[in-house]
This record gives sequence, C-alpha cells and structure tokens, in this order.
Amino acid sequence: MIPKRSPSPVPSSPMTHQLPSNHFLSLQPSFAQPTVAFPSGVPSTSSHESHGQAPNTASLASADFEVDVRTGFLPGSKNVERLTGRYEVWEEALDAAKGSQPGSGLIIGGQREQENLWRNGIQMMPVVDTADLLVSLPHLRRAHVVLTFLAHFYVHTTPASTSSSVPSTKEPIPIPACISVPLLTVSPLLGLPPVLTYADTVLWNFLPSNPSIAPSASVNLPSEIITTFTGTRSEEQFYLISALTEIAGAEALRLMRQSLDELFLADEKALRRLTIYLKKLANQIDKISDITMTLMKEVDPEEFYHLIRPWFRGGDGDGPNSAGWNYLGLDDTTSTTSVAESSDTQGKKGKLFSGPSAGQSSLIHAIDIFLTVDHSPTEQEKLEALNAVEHPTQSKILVDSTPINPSEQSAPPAHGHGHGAAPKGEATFVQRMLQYMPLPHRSFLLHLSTHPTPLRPLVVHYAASHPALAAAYDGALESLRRFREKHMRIVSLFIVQQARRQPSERVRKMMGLEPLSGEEEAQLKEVDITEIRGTGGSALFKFLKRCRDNTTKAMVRPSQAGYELE
Ligand code: HEM
Repeated sequence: MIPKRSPSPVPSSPMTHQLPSNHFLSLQPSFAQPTVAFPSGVPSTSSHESHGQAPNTASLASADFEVDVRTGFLPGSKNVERLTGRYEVWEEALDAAKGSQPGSGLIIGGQREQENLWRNGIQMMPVVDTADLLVSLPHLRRAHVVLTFLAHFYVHTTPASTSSSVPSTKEPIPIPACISVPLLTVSPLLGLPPVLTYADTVLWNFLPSNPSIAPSASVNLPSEIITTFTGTRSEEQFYLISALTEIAGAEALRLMRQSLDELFLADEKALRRLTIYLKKLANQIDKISDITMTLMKEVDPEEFYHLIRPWFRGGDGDGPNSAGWNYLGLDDTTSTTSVAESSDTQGKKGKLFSGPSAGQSSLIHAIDIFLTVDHSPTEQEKLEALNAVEHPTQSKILVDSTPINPSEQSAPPAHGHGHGAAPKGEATFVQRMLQYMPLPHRSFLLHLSTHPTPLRPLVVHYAASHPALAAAYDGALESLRRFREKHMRIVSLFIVQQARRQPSERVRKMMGLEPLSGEEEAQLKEVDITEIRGTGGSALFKFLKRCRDNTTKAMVRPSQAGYELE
C-alpha cells in the first residue's frame, strides 16, 4: 500500500527565504487597464487584485497568464499573418517598406528618393479606427507588430536634423498620427509600450511548420518569420532561433511546475523526485543554450550589427540626451503613453522608450525566480545609485544594471498598489524590461515572485543529509550560468567585435554606403567596450557579467565563473 503523503511544512526561519522588499519582483505589477470592452478576454491580473487571497496558481502554465503548456510564453494558437479590410493599408505600407526581396527595401538614414516617397505616402495615410480589432487578441497583437515596425521604419528613415548637431537640442522625431494614434490605442490593451518589443519580433511573429495546427516543441516547431526589416536570412534566423528557445522553455516550465508540486510535499520521495526534476531542468537549460548558440552559425554578425540592429533603436537610442520620439495626435494634457514611461518624460514630447532586447523574454527571468537568482542591487549599489541622482554629472554609469539614462533612473511609476516607491536609481534593467513584456507575462513573473518558492531554503536545509539534491540544484544553476557565459560569447561576437570593425564592402553596399579603400577598411575603430550599450539601454559589459555572477551566488556551493567579455 502506498503510504499516505501529506504536505510538509516549509522549513522555518532562518531558512525561510523572503525576497527583499526592494527586489524587482517584489514590486507590484503595473496595470494598463483596458478602457473598452475586450471581448476575447481581458488579460487577467486576478491574483494581484486578490491581495494575496488568490490560490497560488504558480502552475507555471496558466492560461490566465497566457503561458501555454505546449508553447510556454509563445502563443498556443496561430499568430495572425496579415490584417485585412480597413487595416490592409498598414500591411501595404509595411510591404512597401520591406521591399519584395532582401536589398530592395528602405535603408536607414533615409537619404534616397525611395525613403522620401515612402514617408510622404505614410503622411497621407488615414488615421484608421481600431474598434474592429478588439474582437480578437491575435489581431490586436498583429496590429502592435505592424504599427511598431512602421514606427521604426518611419523614425529610422527620417534624415538626421541638420539644425543642430548637439543631441540635447534636437527636436523629438515625430511619428505621424496615422501610426501613433492606433498604436497608442492598441498598446495599453496589450500592456505594452508603443515601441517594438521582443513580443513583436519573436512571440507574435512566427508560424510553425504546419500553420493549421497548434505549435509544439515535439512536432510543430516555429519555422517561419512573418515580418522583418531587411528580408535577410540573418534577421529571420535571429527571431526564429529566439522563438525556438522559447518553445524549448515550455519543458523547463513544466519541470519547474513538477518541482513545485514536490516541494509542497517535501517528504523523502518528493526530495528524490525533486532531485530528478532539477537534473532534468539543468539538461533543458543546456538545450536552450545549445539552441541559442546556433545563432553563431545561422546569423551573420556583420549583417546583424550594421544592417539589422540599427532598426531596433528606440527613442532612447542616443543615450541620456536622446531627443526621443514625439507621438503625434497624443493629447498634450494627458500625454502619458505607457506604464513604461519615466515620470521625467510625462508631459514632454520626446518619449524615451528602449528598443527590443531578448532581455524582455520572460523565460530566463522565470528560471531566475524559480532558482532564487537575485538581481536586485546591493546596498552599496543602491547608495551609489542614489548618489548618482544627487550628483548626476559625476558618473553616467553607477550601477551595472541601473539604466544609464538619468531620465530613466527612477523606479517604474507606482500603480496604485502602494509599491513602486523605491528610491530613484533603483530601477534595474530587469525591472525596466518587465514593462516591455505583455501584461499577462509581466503579471506571471510578479505572481511567481510574490509567492516565493521555498526551493533554496529547502535545499540548504537538506544539503548535508541529501547532497544529491544540493548537487542537482547547483547543477541547474551551473547550466544557467553556462547559458549566460555562452550568451556573453554571442554578445562579444555580434556586438563588441563588430563595433571595432568597418563593415565589409558587401555589407556597406547593402547599407547604401560608398566603398572604402582597402586601408580604411582594415582600420580598427577605437572602442571603449564599457561604453557600449545594449538595445535595452544597458551598459552591457558590466551588466552581463553581473547577471552571470548573481547566478553563481545563488549556488549552495558556488564554483568559479570563467568567461570575461573582451
Ligand atoms: C545575436 C544574438 C544576441 C545578442 C547580440 C544579444 C545581446 C544582448 C544584450 C546586448 C543584452 C544586454 C541587455 C540590453 O539589450 O541592453 C542582452 C541581454 C539578455 N539577453 Fe541577449 N542577445 C542575443 C540573443 C539572445 C537570446 C537568443 C536569448 C535567449 C535565449 C537572450 C537572452 C538574454 C537575456 C535573458 C538577457 C538579460 C541578461 C541576463 O539575464 O543575463 N539573448 N542580450
């Protein structure tokens, strides 16, 4: 007979692990409440609104949070490929921008007649009513994809202002009302800022091999990308490989859910199973790393850096003194565009949003929370960040993961839940990236964090009596650290090394630039890598190392970290 199993109490203090109140995931979610009916279902925030009374649905696969058992953070149903009817005009403008084949589309800088004509065409486009889109979530998502691609096409083909070369005196770049008005209507319904995000380039931008059935990790993998800027294979692969990591993440979420069930019981049998699940989780994280590393082969680093990445730049692309983007048609008196907006830009024309980054993917953050990897600033860093706000000119980069843009150094705005009042300078990169995730995913991460699992305290408690459990836990963290080390290699190849070189003649041609002499081409550029920023606005060199080191710190028996970004 199977002995009756009952839940074990969570080991009590000193092992009970509480996330510090200033941990990014201890903050309450930000809500972008829809103001109109949402017939396909309002993204649920019920667990937060229940003030802790909701059941712990940290099932890690909850439809409530738009997390699918088969696809993880990718939608479980087919993405819309093309809007029709009155929205066809947006799709046609996008077709014209992309061109029919690689090389025939618009080019950054907008120096040619082709870009000029396209922008003129956009200015004549009508402001289309979005009411019909509200009937379907996949259609709303496609609208965000199309409108943000159009916005980035428009901004980056606007010739640089000749009136002043001083960035701080530049005028914000206008986004015509025909793009900005529908974008500002659709974005809050999805809980996103009005800028291109990881959701637009990856989550809502793929089709599986058989589009007539649901995507799945076993039989129907993501195989096609719907929208790109350049039409290049490199760009498609960049998005597709990210989608493949997401679908591999579904299995990691499943293992985390099973582990949580065992944690609840925490008897001998459960500890054995937990050990097995943690080992499997380590393997799955290694698989995610392997998929990520295929970028090295499938994406051309030069094309990525010079041709593709510049399209991603958001309104904060020029750093602290960026002029930002001016969303025309926005009422000046209520000019907040998104919960992601810094209080410093509210009421101002120039909105500073960051461009897309895989740091906006919820997957690695979910694994971090589950394994209790803490990315919140240390006391020392908080002090330094506060100091930075008081003396903004002393140093631009004070905390590795603190936004380097002074105007963004405030924590995300409070959202009526009594939180978010952290001192200025505390908003870490991850806190900021939360605001660039679709609302249900953001809520999911916040839900997980406000119901912290007793995994680490339990592992520490049983470390002496159950060394295999501690080894399995550390093994999962080791895999996560390996992922971060491999990712740093990717960043080194795709960003740091490319920043030092001139683009080759082939790529210069694709960029619409004149060829260089052999001597000029061979010349290495002087680049201070501590100054290089990610598209998410981070001072990437310090930031990535810090994320890696935080992973090591969570280990019960930390081993040494290795790779240095050079
Ligand atoms: C060519 C490929 C890639 C490049 C150049 C790249 C670059 C970067 C950069 C520069 C950052 C710093 C944050 C920022 O954007 O400001 C970052 C962060 C991040 N990236 Fe990537 N990335 C790539 C692919 C990926 C993929 C495929 C994944 C997911 C599997 C990923 C996951 C992350 C995560 C989770 C972070 C946050 C930092 C961390 O948690 O360690 N990246 N990436």
